[in-house]
Amino acid sequence: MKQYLDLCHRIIDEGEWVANKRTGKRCLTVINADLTYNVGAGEFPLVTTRKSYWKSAIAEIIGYLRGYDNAADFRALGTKTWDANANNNQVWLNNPYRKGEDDMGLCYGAIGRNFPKPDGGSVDQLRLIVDDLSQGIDNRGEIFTFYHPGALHMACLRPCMYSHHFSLLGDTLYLNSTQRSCDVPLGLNFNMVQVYFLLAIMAQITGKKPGKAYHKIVNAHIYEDQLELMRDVQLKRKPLAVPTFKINPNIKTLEDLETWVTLEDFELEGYEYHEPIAYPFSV
Ligand SMILES: Nc1nc(=O)c2c([nH]1)NC[C@@H]1CN(c3ccc(C(=O)N[C@@H](CCC(=O)O)C(=O)O)cc3)CN21
Ligand SMILES: O=c1ccn([C@H]2C[C@H](O)[C@@H](COP(=O)(O)O)O2)c(=O)[nH]1
Repeated sequence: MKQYLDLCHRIIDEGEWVANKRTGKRCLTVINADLTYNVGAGEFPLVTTRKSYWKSAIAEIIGYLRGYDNAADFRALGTKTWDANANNNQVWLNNPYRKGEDDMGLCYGAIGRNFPKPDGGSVDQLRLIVDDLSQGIDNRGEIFTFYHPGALHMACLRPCMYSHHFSLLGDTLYLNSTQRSCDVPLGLNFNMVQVYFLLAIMAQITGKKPGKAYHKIVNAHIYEDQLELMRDVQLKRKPLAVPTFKINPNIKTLEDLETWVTLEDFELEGYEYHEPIAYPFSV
């Protein structure tokens, strides 16, 4: 995927070293990147210059849509990506709000689907957005946000991709997603798939045509222990043809997504990729 590779090259050519206190590592960093995925044209943004575990990425976002707050629920869906943040980070292990093994706290969908109101009760943002879009309504504020500054101390990690804003032009659905912090070798590989998926699935369950998804990244970085593999291995490879992503057409409602959908409902046709690369992960 050209946009992804261009961003990797840009970080290597123009990035500045920034020390990160939370992980204790330095990151080569650029500020601001804008990626666009033409979902209507089926341009699935998958990395081919190493094997991508794209099903893990889909499992993560389905977990967010379901409002999961527990790494065990994510594992049951098919991804182990939350195990380390839920169980191996000392700051979180010492946090009095942690409810025990596998708890992630109030983050992502757990807050997004149950957003506390200052005057009591909570808002299920996704339910409201799906209901509006299904009726052809775009109130210019169809925003699904996971960012609650008053709850950040109750979560294992602040949400990285924290806002998804849907828009309608006629029967075509658009998405603007914003990400505050991006681990380009590991996280972005998943986040691109997730932004594409979110527009594709929302269009399908609201009966709209998917248009384009715009993915804004603020802080894009490569950790110091990932740099050599990115620069000397992954970026030396030639990208391969992009595959076609297929969603089971029987998924028709938000309830379907919340109840019976599994990773078996998603397929890739023609995914060719280079050898896997195991990038170091910073907890
Ligand atoms: N440092 C860091 N980077 C991230 O990208 C990230 C976090 N932390 N914490 C929260 C979530 C968890 N995410 C993760 C976690 C692990 C992988 C990972 O290990 N990926 C491997 C193997 C994936 C698999 O086998 O399913 C990969 O090669 O992509 C990717 C994204 C994305 N997020
Ligand atoms: O979907 C995700 C989730 C996380 N990340 C990365 C971005 C950062 O490297 C870390 C989070 O660290 P902060 O100190 O909270 O910024 O996780 C990602 O790229 N994508």
